[in-house]
Amino acid sequence: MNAVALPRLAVTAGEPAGVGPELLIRLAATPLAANFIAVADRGLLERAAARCGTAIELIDDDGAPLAARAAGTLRVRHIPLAAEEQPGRPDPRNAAHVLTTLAEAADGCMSGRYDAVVTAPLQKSSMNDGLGIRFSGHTEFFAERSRSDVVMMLASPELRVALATTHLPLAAVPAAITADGLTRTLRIVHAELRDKFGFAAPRIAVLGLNPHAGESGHLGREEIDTIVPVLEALRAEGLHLLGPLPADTAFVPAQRAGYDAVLAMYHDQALPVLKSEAFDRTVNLTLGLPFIRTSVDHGTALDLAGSGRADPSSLIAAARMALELSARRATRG
Ligand SMILES: NC(=O)c1ccc[n+]([C@@H]2O[C@H](COP(=O)([O-])OP(=O)(O)OC[C@H]3O[C@@H](n4cnc5c(N)ncnc54)[C@H](O)[C@@H]3O)[C@@H](O)[C@H]2O)c1
Ligand SMILES: N[C@H](C(=O)O)[C@H](O)COP(=O)(O)O
Repeated sequence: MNAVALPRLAVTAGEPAGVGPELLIRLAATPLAANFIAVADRGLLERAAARCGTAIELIDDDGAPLAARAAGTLRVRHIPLAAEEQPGRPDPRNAAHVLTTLAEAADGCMSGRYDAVVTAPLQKSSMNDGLGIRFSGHTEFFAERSRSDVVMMLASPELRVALATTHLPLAAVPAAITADGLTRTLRIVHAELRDKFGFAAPRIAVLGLNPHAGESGHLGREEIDTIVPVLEALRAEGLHLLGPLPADTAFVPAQRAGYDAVLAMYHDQALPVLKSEAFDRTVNLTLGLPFIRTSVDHGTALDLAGSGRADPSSLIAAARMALELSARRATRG
């Protein structure tokens, strides 16, 4: 009888000067039942392992199925750096390298070479400086690469939060909340809560944009003009939607019992709630992609890079979630 092959998870190292490379080494040291393929520079990983004092065996990935992986071993798809990393000091010359790792991981997922991608954090400022084009984040890059409508969700075991808008200046948020965009976002969140998380009839709490959800129009009209009409139209289709709720009280325990996920209007409306209560357990995932993508809930932590002190918990949680989602997809066929 053939042994069952382990899921092939592409793991990108993110910003070479950040904590990503050392977190990959810490991930590989776990006994998780996955064939991790680091899409990264081999020398970068060797140096990261040396800095954390962790033994690692790097093996060039030949695409062969693997029935078991020994902790401390890691397959590598070598993508060369442009310049050797200096921990804590991102070098924009490496931005194209980082972009190539993301493209390889996304294309590999879409062609079936990988079962999922797990990403370590990148430095958005360095990507913008080095590429000379606007680069907002992994979420937007993977959406464009796969020509998909996507939604950013951060999920801890206790709370799931999706975002109506992602990486844009606060001043641009109100204009970015449109009936069309909200409708597409809510349809994706609803479908993915069912398909990825197994909720037969997901309940989604939608936050208002303004204080007190607009106070009947006295503190802003986005709720009346845009959010409420979208909710009413989608309720008529059978979606279970609450709100628009005032954001300041939407996360208190009594409210949480009434929903399976929250849709927040902008990045910092809800992510501080998650990150302050579950920084080590939260996973960032992209809904709506034709492949599974999970990530850490933190950034490059340049102040810790190279010290070996960065906490790998969120990357490990992201890998676990990618494995669970791959298994669920395999069961659904
Ligand atoms: N998934 C991603 O690619 C991702 C996510 C968030 C932020 N970022 C980017 O990271 C860069 C830095 O962002 P920032 O400074 O706002 O946030 P950050 O998460 O890098 O750092 C904020 C604080 O949290 C600490 N921290 C972060 N990760 C940690 C870990 N694993 N263990 C222990 N402590 C940790 C840092 O030391 C710092 O004190 C920015 O360019 C941002 O855009 C990328
Ligand atoms: N919004 C994310 C967070 O705060 O954790 C983060 O910036 C990462 O985004 P991407 O996965 O799109 O890079």
